[in-house]
Amino acid sequence: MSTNQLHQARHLTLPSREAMLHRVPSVQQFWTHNYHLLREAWKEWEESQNASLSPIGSALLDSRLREAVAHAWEDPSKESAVLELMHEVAPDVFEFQFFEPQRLADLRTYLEQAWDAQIPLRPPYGIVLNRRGAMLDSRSEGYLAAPGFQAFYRELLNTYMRPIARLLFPEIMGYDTQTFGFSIHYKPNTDTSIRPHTDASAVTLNININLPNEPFTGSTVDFYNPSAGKMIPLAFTSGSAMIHRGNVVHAAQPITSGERTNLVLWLYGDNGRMPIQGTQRDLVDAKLRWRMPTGQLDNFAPF
Ligand SMILES: O=C(O)CCC(=O)C(=O)O
Ligand SMILES: [Fe+2]
Repeated sequence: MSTNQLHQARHLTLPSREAMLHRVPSVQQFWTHNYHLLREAWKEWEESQNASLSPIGSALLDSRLREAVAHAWEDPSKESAVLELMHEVAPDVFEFQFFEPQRLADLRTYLEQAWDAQIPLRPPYGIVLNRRGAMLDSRSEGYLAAPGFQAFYRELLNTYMRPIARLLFPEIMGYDTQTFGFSIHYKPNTDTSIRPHTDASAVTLNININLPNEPFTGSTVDFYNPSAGKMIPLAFTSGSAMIHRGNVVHAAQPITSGERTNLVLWLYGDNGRMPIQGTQRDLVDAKLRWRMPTGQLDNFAPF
């Protein structure tokens, strides 16, 4: 087997953090130019590592969620069992257990090995540049293109996130054809917080992947409650998730100890389209929710 592209990718000279922070044109050129090389390198890496990589898949998910979702796919009239797992923790912000904490080590080991692969990964620079985060979607240059991870990522979006989002926020149907994702990592004195903002998504699913023995303090995600006129601080626990419309104002407070790692997944419509704010829509037939999209993924990326 040739490890040519893996070797080449490992010897690329990355743009500096300064250059990335200032978004100089050569940074974009670096990632665009090397898109295919990096993709092939991730394939080679995974093939070369297969024996030592922990397999990742739906077995890592909370078993109640996995079973309720599987039943709903078989028979959409059973989707209410999925809703029962969701807790509204701020107006239109729902929390639920996504990953089984005891199984998260498999995902974390996989991601740590990917970090150690020495293949350039593009950090997210949506609001701030997050040093130890990575772009996850194939529309993003410099994304984590390892085929095993990509299959898992697509399953999270297609099997789990989209139908759950449709159930909670009916108006997003049709504005959920396209996917986007990144990981973020907070640590005192590096990347610690994110100021109040809205996301360029119709819906955001934010999943914590801290291990049960990785506590942290601070780092609540605060969501704006328009009727009370104030923010509601919410804390992630190992494997917990929050799902919300992209247009809810939220902020990550400074982390004061420990570290926090999350996967952030977005859905929006073709070419970044989003539902009109304030649109109410009745629930459509459950069968329409539990369907895989048939259209093509486009290349639109908000950042
Ligand atoms: O800190 C978090 O988990 C939220 C991050 C966030 O809002 C974002 O990346 O857009
Ligand atoms: Fe956000």
